Amino acid sequence: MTASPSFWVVIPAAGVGARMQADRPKQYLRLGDRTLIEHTLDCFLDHPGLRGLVVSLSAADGYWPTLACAADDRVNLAAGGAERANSVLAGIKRLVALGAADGDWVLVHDAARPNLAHSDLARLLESLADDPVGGLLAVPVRDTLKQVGPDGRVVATPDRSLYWQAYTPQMFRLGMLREALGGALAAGIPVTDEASAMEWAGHAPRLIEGRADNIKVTRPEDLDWLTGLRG
Ligand SMILES: Nc1ccn([C@@H]2O[C@H](COP(=O)(O)OP(=O)(O)OP(=O)(O)O)[C@@H](O)[C@H]2O)c(=O)n1
Ligand SMILES: C[C@](O)(CO)[C@H](O)COP(=O)(O)O
Repeated sequence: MTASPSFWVVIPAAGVGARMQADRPKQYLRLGDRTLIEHTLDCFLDHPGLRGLVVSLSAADGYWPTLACAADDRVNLAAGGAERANSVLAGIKRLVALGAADGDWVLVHDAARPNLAHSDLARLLESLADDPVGGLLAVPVRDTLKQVGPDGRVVATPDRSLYWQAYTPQMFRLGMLREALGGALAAGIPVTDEASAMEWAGHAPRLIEGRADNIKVTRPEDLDWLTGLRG
């Protein structure tokens, strides 16, 4: 493995967390003594390779200014968009304004994934440092998968050995990612992660196996599980 490269970070944090059915956007729910987004930022802010970090926020976000990290001069802000991909692209454009160059590595990590292990971050950085495309943390599917038909009933059982779950951070060079995301959005392609935009642009991202507990808090039971795990 190569030495860990320097990198920029975009944290998409402009969602409303509808599936969480909470009284606030899920990134501001608490895990232990701090909010999910504070746990998420911690994994990057103390990394020696961090060159700069942008958080993409909703214009309606009244919670961010209440956090101590809002006063951290290492944290910059961008205006989030209608979809996650729009928020990520806005964050990338903010990085350029901060001096990031096309050849620089950018890591995109969901604010809703507060349990990223330092060891996973290190493995991603070192594994992809010299990669021509980049890639993402991912976990091989462990359960049997079912494909459903229009009536919601099973129509097939795909070979699960061919499937992985995409996680974040996803790590790509700024210029390639900006072009892929901008092109996919302009073409009306529904991209739910950075890798799918890169794939649309003809690149083949690499999968780096990570921990399955780097979960995205999406539904109430996800936070219950993490709280039990971390207390
Ligand atoms: N327009 C959006 C939508 C989502 N996100 C961010 O993208 C990450 C992953 O998205 P998801 O888990 O879908 O979050 P929400 O969109 O908030 O959840 P929901 O779909 O349940 O509303 C989250 O950190 C979320 O804040 C974003 O920055 N901008
Ligand atoms: C980026 C992601 O977390 C990879 O699994 C996922 O695609 C985000 O999807 P969401 O619907 O925006 O949560």
